[in-house]
Amino acid sequence: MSASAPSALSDIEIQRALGALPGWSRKGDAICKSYHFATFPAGIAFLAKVADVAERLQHHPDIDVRYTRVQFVLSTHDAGGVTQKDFELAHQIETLASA
Ligand SMILES: C[C@H](O)[C@H](O)[C@H]1CNC2=NC(N)=NC(=O)C2=N1
Repeated sequence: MSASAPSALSDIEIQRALGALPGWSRKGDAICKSYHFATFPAGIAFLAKVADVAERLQHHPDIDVRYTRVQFVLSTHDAGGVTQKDFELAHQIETLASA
């Protein structure tokens, strides 16, 4: 674990924070959401915007693309679980999705 890594949140803290993120759910040591798009290029354009945000935050999602479905799985590898950084990124992804 690097010195700057935030500590993993508890189950209760994760559940509470998920309450503010419709469509996001817990998946083991991560949180995730799938977004659906009308076309494959639309999904790729969205994930490129997410990549920019991730690079700015220096916090990077696992991304799974299946045609028009793009799934983001967020966890903090350094902390071995879900941290505030994952929720920060999830909120930014939601902001992009609603833009
Ligand atoms: C030094 C740098 O900030 C770290 O290696 C970052 C990079 N991006 C990361 N992304 C994610 N999802 N988890 C991490 O622990 C992580 N660590």
